[in-house]
Amino acid sequence: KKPAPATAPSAPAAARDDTLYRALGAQAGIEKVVDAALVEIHNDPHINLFFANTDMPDLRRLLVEQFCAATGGPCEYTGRSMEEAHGGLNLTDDDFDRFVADLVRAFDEAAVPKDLQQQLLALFGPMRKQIVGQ
Ligand code: HEM
Repeated sequence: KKPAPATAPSAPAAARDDTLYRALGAQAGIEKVVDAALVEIHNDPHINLFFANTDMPDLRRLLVEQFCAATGGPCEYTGRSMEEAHGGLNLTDDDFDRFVADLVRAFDEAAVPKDLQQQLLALFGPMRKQIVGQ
């Protein structure tokens, strides 16, 4: 009998690395983080003005998808590109920094360990150039 090939023809394409997704507590953990972020955004008088006309349940769904997909979870982000979503807002680097500070407060609130926070910020930080000045 022939040994099984190292890579069976029916094997799925490389499984995604969902380490960060699982470390955050999978879907429930990500929903908790996103909810904490939405509270911080709501409570920040400089940031919440930008969201005056935003459908927040829709934004919540898209953020959960985005966090899930970015951390290797089994989700597809179905929202707009970051350039499109932030187009016309004319966001500055200062706005972005304040938003990130809100996120960090939310991560603390949701008891996300600092090493995981750094991994999250490494995923989202590089989006600055797609978001600022659009
Ligand atoms: C890494 C940082 C950020 C990420 C990952 C992010 C992510 C997102 C996502 C996923 C959406 C929904 C996209 C869609 O509607 O299809 C969105 C929309 C939005 N974001 Fe951000 N965002 C970031 C930074 C910011 C900042 C700094 C501000 C303002 C201070 C901001 C303000 C908004 C607003 C107002 C909307 C809703 C636009 C609308 O209602 O049409 N975002 N963002």
